[in-house]
Amino acid sequence: MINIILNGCNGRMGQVVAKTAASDPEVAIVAGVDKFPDAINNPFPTCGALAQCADISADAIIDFSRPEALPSILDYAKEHHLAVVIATTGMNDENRAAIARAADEIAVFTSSNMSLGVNVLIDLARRAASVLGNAFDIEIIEKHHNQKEDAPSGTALSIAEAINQVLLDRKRFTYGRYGTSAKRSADEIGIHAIRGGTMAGEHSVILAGHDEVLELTHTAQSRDIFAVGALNAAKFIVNKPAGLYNMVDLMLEKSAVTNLYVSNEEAMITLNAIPHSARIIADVFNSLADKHINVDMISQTTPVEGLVNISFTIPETDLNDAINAMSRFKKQSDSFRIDVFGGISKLTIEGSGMERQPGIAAKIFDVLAQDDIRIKLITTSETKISCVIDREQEEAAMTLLRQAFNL
Ligand SMILES: NC(=O)C1=CN([C@@H]2O[C@H](COP(=O)(O)OP(=O)(O)OC[C@H]3O[C@@H](n4cnc5c(N)ncnc54)[C@H](O)[C@@H]3O)[C@@H](O)[C@H]2O)C=CC1
Ligand SMILES: O=C(O)C1=N[C@H](C(=O)O)C[C@H](O)C1
Repeated sequence: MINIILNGCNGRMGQVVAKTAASDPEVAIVAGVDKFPDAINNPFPTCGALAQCADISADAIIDFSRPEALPSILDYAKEHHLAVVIATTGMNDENRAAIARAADEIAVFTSSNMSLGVNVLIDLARRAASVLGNAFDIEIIEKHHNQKEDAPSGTALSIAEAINQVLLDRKRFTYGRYGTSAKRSADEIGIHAIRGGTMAGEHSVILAGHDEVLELTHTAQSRDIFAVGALNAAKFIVNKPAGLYNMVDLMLEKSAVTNLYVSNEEAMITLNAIPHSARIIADVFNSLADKHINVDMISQTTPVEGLVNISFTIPETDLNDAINAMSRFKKQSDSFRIDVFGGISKLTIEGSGMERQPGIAAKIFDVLAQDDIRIKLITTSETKISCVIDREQEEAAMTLLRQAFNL
């Protein structure tokens, strides 16, 4: 159970976070803080200042209030060693510097938008801008309810900053164009704020080129998405070491392992003690290609006394042809030997966040060691780890990995 102090608890977002937390068994709001503590009768103690929460035991603070609250939040969190989730927008440079300093001592999570969708929009905008951004004009339009005080939204600024990170030359931000008599110049990103009614939040990125326009839009259909995101952020940073975290870190942790699959129609061949020669190694794979044999995993040991071992997998149906093709290399060294492994399975563990998260390989091998699953071959890419094991151990390995990674 994660115990949370909710700063700004009587505001629009504070109330949605409190309601969402009430139906989440993993979290509890143990106290609320608000500039107007008596405005709402909450089911948790509500104080007018964080200092009044001193005898309440908590793990984290979630803040949806105003930038003025920031210094007291950071001081309190540092003093009581609490993790902090800052969702409040409208921060200035001084606020951002204070957050960075606090992150030397405690775990701080910041995001101008706690929804998953907007963070994917930011990623898409960055990708679109990296291809089109130097030739197309970029404009950002955000729409919010008529009670919002900061403009432009924190999200619009985050999108613009993210786009600038992938452009050859940073563009300056132009806020609205009222009263401008000059033409638009290529070195600007236009940012426009619309306010009205009860809109929870909409962000559009427009990339306008010659005779073509690409528009990416995210619409928040309620505030629930921000509340769920903020509670997930609190679960993510509690017990993390001091540092600054954001939605990308959270999404990568969740996507570290997303897929597990098995192929059991392959066989493995190991060529032992083959000369460490680029020509001979090329010839090995040319011989297989000549017979139209598709090679999947390939692994080579480091050279010892001029010899290497090469392992590869091929379709089991091509095994005899492959063995015949490899026999011509017998004369290449006295100790040359071909080992053939039928009855194998190839497990692949996949996740786009794997490359940014240490410990995934360790966890996989720990899990497989629980049932003494012996690995014959391992290959990896940034987003995949593949292991060859005995087919008779396939079921046990898949069960262990599914349990360990909740797949
Ligand atoms: N990161 C995200 O995903 C989201 C961020 N926000 C941001 O959260 C903030 C709050 O938004 P709303 O709930 O719509 O505003 P709101 O005005 O409805 O609520 C703010 C609450 O904070 C209280 N407050 C003001 N100053 C305070 C202080 N110094 N100490 C303690 N409480 C204080 C107010 O009394 C009010 O109850 C805004 O900056 C908004 O942009 C809003 C939605 C999503
Ligand atoms: O004030 C709001 O409501 C919102 N504020 C955030 C922002 O400024 O980007 C996030 C969301 O759009 C809702």
